[in-house]
Amino acid sequence: MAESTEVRNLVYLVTGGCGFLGEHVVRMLLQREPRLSELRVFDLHLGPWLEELKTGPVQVTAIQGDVTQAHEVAAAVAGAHVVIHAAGLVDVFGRASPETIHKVNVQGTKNVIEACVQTGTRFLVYTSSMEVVGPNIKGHPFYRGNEDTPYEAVHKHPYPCSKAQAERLVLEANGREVRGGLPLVTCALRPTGIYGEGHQIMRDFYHQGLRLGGRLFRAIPASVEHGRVYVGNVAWMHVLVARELEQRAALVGGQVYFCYDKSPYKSYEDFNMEFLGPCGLRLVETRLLAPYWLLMLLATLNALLQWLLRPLLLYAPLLNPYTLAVANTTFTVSTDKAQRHFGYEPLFSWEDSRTRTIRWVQAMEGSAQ
Ligand SMILES: NC(=O)C1=CN([C@@H]2O[C@H](COP(=O)(O)OP(=O)(O)OC[C@H]3O[C@@H](n4cnc5c(N)ncnc54)[C@H](O)[C@@H]3O)[C@@H](O)[C@H]2O)C=CC1
Ligand SMILES: CC(C)[C@@H](O)CC[C@@H](C)[C@H]1CC[C@H]2[C@@H]3[C@H](O)CC4=CC(=O)CC[C@]4(C)[C@H]3CC[C@]12C
Repeated sequence: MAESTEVRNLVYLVTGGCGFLGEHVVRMLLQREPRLSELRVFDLHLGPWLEELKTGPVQVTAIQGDVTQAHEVAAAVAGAHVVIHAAGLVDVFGRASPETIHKVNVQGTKNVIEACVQTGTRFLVYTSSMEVVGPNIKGHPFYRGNEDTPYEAVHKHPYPCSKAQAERLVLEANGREVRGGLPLVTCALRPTGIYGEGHQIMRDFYHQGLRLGGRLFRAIPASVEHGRVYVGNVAWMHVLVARELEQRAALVGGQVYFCYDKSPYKSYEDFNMEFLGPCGLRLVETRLLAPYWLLMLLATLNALLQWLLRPLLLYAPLLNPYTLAVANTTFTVSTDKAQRHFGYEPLFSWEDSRTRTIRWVQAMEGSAQ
């Protein structure tokens, strides 16, 4: 908890604070930012767990709001010292329209930037994504790359397109004069595939395995590496960079940082089995039975079914042409830029991250029986 000697005079705003990552950022701030006087949690959907946070020394203000509504954003931002903008529509399964994804992820980010400028908030941390870089539509691998590795970032899918546009807006806003005459300081964090307590896709895999008699079927070769990072370490990097933004504005302002940790480089499916295996699931080797062309055919059929069924119901399976292509392309990072610029080191070891995630799945298991 905070040192009693610290002066509590800072107001933070976390947009998307009730999401998978957002909740961990909120809890991490309360545990590890001793200067907080008020923590504003802004989200379209507020979680009931917020109530339990209102008993501590920090004023926790829950704000139900929509980042696509500029006036709601401005009201939430006004008076904040730091904004951590994690709100976003994370959809690669065709649940939302491209227009809605753009409206939330791009227009919503524009609203946050303009609110900072208009109200005088000087520090903005944006939760970007590895997807801003790749994998690209050509399936080019990105093997242990860093922020300066040349790579042809070419996207067609609405989600990565929207994240790339939003990130560019945030970085371009660095240095803009805010109300009061001082410059805005921005940066963007690019997590790889986040896992941990509350990860909905891990939950979906687990429930799919239960439905299939404790089995999951391999679709991706074990040789394909996919970067993953524990949610607690992503939250920690947000807290750390937000703390350092003022002191290191010249170095950190306008910069992007990949966000990863010591989680092992594995295929997406093999990595998931680190947690689902100890919970009773096994990965069935079907690579000989399911060549890539057959998987792409099945994925395409899923996309066609989604389109045909849309007037009746939302059919959004894990396997679609985009998810198959992303999962099938090596994308891993290795960099020390965040360590060099603001002293980031993972807070949670791989062993601790794995144990925490397994316990969370096991708790689900109890609820699933
Ligand atoms: N899940 C992952 O593997 C990765 C996620 N990210 C980024 O991290 C951020 C958080 O992602 P997750 O926690 O995974 O997703 P999530 O869907 O769990 O959380 C997003 C939050 O934003 C809120 N939100 C959505 N639309 C909103 C709107 N119009 N107004 C206000 N709030 C709104 C949602 O209610 C939700 O609480 C996103 O910006 C995402 O692009 C980046 C890299 C990897
Ligand atoms: C059905 C199989 C082909 C299975 O392996 C599909 C896995 C697929 C659901 C995931 C594979 C890669 C994931 C994405 C990746 O981690 C990068 C991401 C970054 C984000 O900002 C949001 C989430 C995601 C797009 C993530 C989504 C799930 C995968 C596509």
